[in-house]
This record gives sequence, C-alpha cells and structure tokens, in this order.
Amino acid sequence: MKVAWAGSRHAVEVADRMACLVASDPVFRKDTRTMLSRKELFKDTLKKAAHAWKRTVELHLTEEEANLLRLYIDQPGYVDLHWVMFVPAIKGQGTEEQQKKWLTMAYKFQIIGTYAQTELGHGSNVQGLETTATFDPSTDEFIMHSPTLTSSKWWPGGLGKTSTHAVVYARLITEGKDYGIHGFIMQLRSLDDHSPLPGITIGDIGGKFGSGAYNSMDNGVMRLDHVRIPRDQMLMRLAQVTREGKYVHSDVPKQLLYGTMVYVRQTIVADASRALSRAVCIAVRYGAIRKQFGSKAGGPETQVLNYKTQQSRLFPFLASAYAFRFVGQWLKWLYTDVTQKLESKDFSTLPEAHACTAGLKSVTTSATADAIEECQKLCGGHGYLNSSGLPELFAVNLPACTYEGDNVVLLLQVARFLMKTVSQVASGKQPVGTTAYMGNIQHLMQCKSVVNTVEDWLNPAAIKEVFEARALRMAVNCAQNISKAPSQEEGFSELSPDLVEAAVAHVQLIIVTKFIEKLQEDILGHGVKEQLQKLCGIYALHLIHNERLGKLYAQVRPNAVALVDAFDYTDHYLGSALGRYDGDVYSALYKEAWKDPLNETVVPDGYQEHLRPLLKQQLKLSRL
Ligand SMILES: CCCCCCCCCCCCCCCCCCCCCCC/C=C/C(=O)SCCNC(=O)CCNC(=O)[C@H](O)C(C)(C)COP(=O)(O)OP(=O)(O)OC[C@H]1O[C@@H](n2cnc3c(N)ncnc32)[C@H](O)[C@@H]1OP(=O)(O)O
Ligand SMILES: Cc1cc2nc3c(=O)[nH]c(=O)nc-3n(C[C@H](O)[C@H](O)[C@H](O)COP(=O)(O)OP(=O)(O)OC[C@H]3O[C@@H](n4cnc5c(N)ncnc54)[C@H](O)[C@@H]3O)c2cc1C
Repeated sequence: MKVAWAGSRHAVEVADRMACLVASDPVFRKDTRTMLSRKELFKDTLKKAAHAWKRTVELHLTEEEANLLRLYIDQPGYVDLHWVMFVPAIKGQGTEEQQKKWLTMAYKFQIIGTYAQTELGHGSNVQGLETTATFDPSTDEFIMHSPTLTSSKWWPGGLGKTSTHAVVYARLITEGKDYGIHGFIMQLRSLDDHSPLPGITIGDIGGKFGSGAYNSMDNGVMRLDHVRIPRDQMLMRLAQVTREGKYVHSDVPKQLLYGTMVYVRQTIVADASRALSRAVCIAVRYGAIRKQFGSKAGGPETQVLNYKTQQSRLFPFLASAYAFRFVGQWLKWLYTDVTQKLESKDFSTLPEAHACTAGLKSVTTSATADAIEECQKLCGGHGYLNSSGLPELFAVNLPACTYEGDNVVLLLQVARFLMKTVSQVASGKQPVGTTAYMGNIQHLMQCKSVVNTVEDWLNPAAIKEVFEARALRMAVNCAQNISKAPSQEEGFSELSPDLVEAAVAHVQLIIVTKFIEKLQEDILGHGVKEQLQKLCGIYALHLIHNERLGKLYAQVRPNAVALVDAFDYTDHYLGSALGRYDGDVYSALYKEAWKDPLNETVVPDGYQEHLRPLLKQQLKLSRL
C-alpha cells in the first residue's frame, strides 16, 4: 500500500530518506513551535531555510529530494514563494533572455523572489488591480506606482521581510493607453544591507490565524512611489513594449498571464491530500488507542474506532485521502502534458487544464479543511491540544481555500467552462477529455441507476454512470435556466449557487473516475487492490448518500491502522502526540504538557501583581 500511495518503490525510498534526514537533524525540531513568539518563529524559519539550503548543496540533492526535504521540514516560509511562484512566473512569462538573466541568480539564491499580485482592494478580480506601470520613453523605463491605498500590494508571502525581488503585477500604460495587467520584475531591497530601495515602503501585514502555523511566513504589504525600472524588466513573452513605447502582442494567448496560478493550483491538490492524510492518520491511530465504555457485562472498554458512528465520520476521510492522492497524481500528469503542448504552440487544452486545476484545487482544499476540523472532534478533548498536531494542521491548511483563488470564485470558473461545453454539445461538437461524458447526453439524461446494493458500488461502470448522469443533469439544468434569463450574464449571476453545485458534481466525477482508473492499473501486494476498491466505493457512495455504507466500513476497519501507516509518516512529520506510531499516547501528552512556557515556573508570572492582591483582598473582605 505504501507503494500505491507514493506512486513507486523509488518514491517510497526517496521519501523515507528525506523524512529521516529531517527528523534526525536538531535544527528542524518543531515540537515547541506553537510556543514561540512571532519574532522567534520568523527567525526560526530563516534558520531552517538557510540550513536546508546548506544541506541541499552539501548533499547535492536532486530537485525531487529538495522538494521532499522542504515538505518534511513542514514550515511555510519565503522559499515556497521563491520556488513555487517567482521562478515559475519568470519561466512562463519571461523571454529566453530574461530567463537566463534572472533564473541564473534565482537558482543560486543570490536573489529571493516573491509573487506580488494581490492588493488591499482586489485579490480575486485580477483585472481590477490598480498598481500602474507607466512607460517613460524619455528614459526607457517603467514608473511603478501605487496610486491609492487600496492599490498597496497585500499578502505576498516573503514580501514582508525577506524578498529581495518580486514579480509585480501592474496595469501597463504606454502612449496614454491602459493595456491591462502585466508582470514586471522589480528589485525591492538592497543586496548589500537588505534595506528597501528608494520609493518602496514595505512591511509585514501582521499575525494570522492560530499559533505557529502560517505565522512563520512574512506575508507583506508594499507601496510604490514612482519607482523606476528598466524597460527590459517587463516580462515580455506574452507582449512587448518597444523602445518607442509601442505595445506589441505575441502570438500566445493572454491567459498565459495566469499560468503560474495553474501550476500552483495543481501542486495544492497534492498538498491537500497530504494534509488530509495526516489528520486521518492521527484520528485513526488515536481511535485505536483511545477506549471509552465497556459492555454492560463488565467486559473490556471499547476502542473508540470500533464505534459505528466514529467509522461513519472518519472512514470517508480515509477514502478521500486516497482519492485526492490519486487525482493529484493524475493532475500532475495533465499539467505536464499541457505544458509540453504549449511549448509546441498547441493551446487547445488550456481551458480544460484551467478548469481541472481550479476545480480540483477548490474541492480538495475545502474538503480537507472541513475534515481536519472534524478530526479534531473525532479525537475528543485531546484533539484540541496543540500537541495533537491538529490545530496547527488546520490553521496552515485553511487558507488554501482562499489563496491561489477563492474556492467559490474558482468553481464559478469551472461552471463557466461547463456552460460553454453544454452549448457546444448542443451545436453538435463532440467534447473531449474530462468532459467527454457530455457527448453521451441522450443516454445520461434518461438512464436509471442499476445500483441497489453495496456490492453494486464496487462495480466501476455503475459508479461512473451515476456520477456522469448527476453531473450532466445538473449542468444541463443550469444551462436551460440561464437561457430563460434576460441575458446570459444575469442568468449566470442569478443561478450562481446552482452553478457552484454543478461544478462540484463535475469535479467529484473526475475524482471518482481517476480512482477507478487507478484500480485498473497493475497494483502489486496481497489484498492491496481489494482494500482500494473498498475505499473507492466508500468515497463514491458517501457523496451520494450515507445508507448502506456500514458494511463497507466493517470491511475496512480491520485494516484501518495499516491504511494510515501506508502514508509512511515519521513521528517528526506528523507532529502529534495522539498519532504516534508506537501508540504511547498518554505518556507523550503528559510529557508535552510540561514543555509549555507556563510550566517554566510553579508560581506563574503575574501572581504578585494580580492574583495575590485579589486573593488577599477577598480574604480581608470575608473577615469583615
Ligand atoms: C524552510 C525549508 C527550506 C528548504 C530549502 C530547500 C529548497 C528546495 C525547494 C523548495 C520547494 C518548495 C516546495 C514548497 C511547497 C509549498 C507549496 C505551497 C505553496 C502555496 C503558496 C501559496 C501562496 C499564495 C499565492 C497566491 O494566492 S497568488 C494570487 C492568486 N490569485 C488568484 O488566484 C486570483 C484569482 N482570480 C483569477 O484567477 C482571475 O481573476 C479569474 C479567473 C477569477 C477571473 O479572470 P478574468 O477577470 O480575466 O475573467 P474571465 O473570467 O473573463 O476570464 C477570461 C478568460 O480567461 C480564462 N482563464 C481564467 N483564468 C485562467 C487560467 N488560470 N488559465 C487559463 N485560462 C484562464 C477564463 O476561462 C476565460 O476564458 P474564456 O473567455 O474562454 O471563457
Ligand atoms: C495565507 C495567504 C497567502 C497568500 N499569498 C499570496 C501571495 O503570495 N501573493 C499574492 O499575490 N496573493 C496572495 N494571497 C492573496 C490571495 O490570493 C487572495 O486572498 C485570494 O485570491 C482571494 O482574494 P480576496 O482576498 O480578494 O477575496 P475576495 O474576492 O474579496 O473574497 C471575499 C468573498 O467574496 C466572494 N466573491 C468574490 N468574488 C466573487 C464572485 N465573482 N462571485 C461570487 N462570490 C465572490 C468570495 O467567495 C469570498 O467569500 C494570499 C492569501 C492568503 C490568505
């Protein structure tokens, strides 16, 4: 099962090696992270990042190994934005010459970059951004400016205190005309003393949800006061401004401006499956240790994992963790395929890649945030302690519902794609890829489900048909209702809640389909495929209705702990007293409690100042 989860034996081996490297290095300790002040936490992140880079260079780590190293260090920091957004933005939107110049420095960490798109006033509506980049032909420069308070850049990770450079998104103005949003490379801080360059006001936006968690990241605010940059710092793969100030389009679609977001959304699906699997691992292992109540006859107490209610709340998450993992692996393939096509100037699959990344990012991160919260409840009171690992896991993953596109906004993008596809089907065009099922419209609009028993849910063809019929009927229903509205725009707006549901149904179909396709591959190991078939059945059935699932849960229960052990997480990475591999939960909780700064003294700070006078006063009063 470890191999099925990781993707290959090689993947298991590399992941194990990197996880052990991190777990055995004292610099990467994280057990007291939630007790650090913001300043201490930030400094700790700088230290970890520098040490990680040193180890990466010393050990000549490959890209795959370095990524895993970062993953197991498990602390958001400026390096994420540098590697996951700054570098890809230059790769996707820069010319070859620009790539050569900037990526050479970025790959060696001679500069640290971030992705500065969102502003105080606008995040979702990228076309509404206000920062301006006005071309001055007299000096061959762009003047970068924040004309209003709401145009202040707000949120970019690493911007607050660390980044030396950024790809800044701004409205390009030349020859008096506004050409909309484009990307520009800007140096923000001196490479000598790290002070902000003239005209740039920059700082951190303040503490965020939860202790520890995303507070390790210096999300930043930046205002620009007529800052000049050379013309060649406009990213010029999509469009150029000539020396004379003429605006020239390239032959690539302008949507490639959004390409970095497509890339990151795809990586976020993998992050979601990992976060969900960690929460499930903690809740399942703890559920096997925790006992409450016994039989009336005075028998031994029951493991809480044996309660049917616990199983019906927890096992759909276990199944979802596997489902998201497999769809994430497929999405990575899809992204690579689209990128290769783009390189040979085939842009035909871009809309589908956008819909798939946006939809899957949205559905998997929302489900994961909800599931982590529920896993806290599934662990009872102990789940609410920082030492359970769950509060921080929740706080770090919750913003994934918002960053890289608010989940509802992204689902509306999927819905827009679906409405277009329905109208193309109506005019006789055969849909392809993840919407190919819509071509089977006659049958799917009328067919009746053959699913009656739990066993039927293990029949892939029956499952697929149910999900296809559901998704198609919801999409067609929306399209029909939109066509009755006075205008397409009004209809879309009026029906947006239904459109979001139709988009979710389509995305769930993709997840179910990819799970089924995974089961058609050669899967080695005794009983592994059978367990995955049950999990696939649970994933599909829990989305439709909860009846009849008990039988499947009973079949999964004997292997539940093994199914979470297959995630192959070290105790260091899991960071949970409840989810420990050895099950020694109570000693761990007890030990963790004593690490709290409140326990550094027996009598607390503040006793002399506030508690003692209060108690003495009450004592005096009672004697009167
Ligand atoms: C300490 C450790 C040290 C280790 C050291 C070792 C180093 C080793 C390596 C380290 C590796 C690091 C690994 C890190 C792992 C961590 C990973 C996690 C990182 C996550 C970080 C997240 C940070 C967050 C960043 C952000 O949030 S950036 C900002 C994101 N913003 C958004 O997403 C905005 C959302 N809005 C939009 O996308 C758009 O505005 C809109 C799509 C909603 C609307 O667009 P528009 O206004 O143009 O309107 P339309 O709807 O009309 O669209 C026009 C047409 O364009 C199509 N379209 C839209 N979007 C896209 C797209 N993306 N691609 C393609 N096409 C698109 C529409 O469909 C329309 O088309 P049509 O006209 O044909 O219909
Ligand atoms: C932790 C974190 C890290 C981030 N890192 C970065 C970064 O590195 N770089 C960067 O540039 N940005 C970053 N961001 C910003 C992020 O991309 C935006 O917050 C995100 O795109 C959402 O935009 P918004 O904040 O403007 O939300 P809003 O659009 O203001 O959303 C508010 C509400 O309005 C709803 N809404 C908005 N538009 C519509 C619509 N058309 N129809 C229906 N409902 C709608 C949303 O669903 C939501 O409920 C980060 C954000 C967070 C939280």
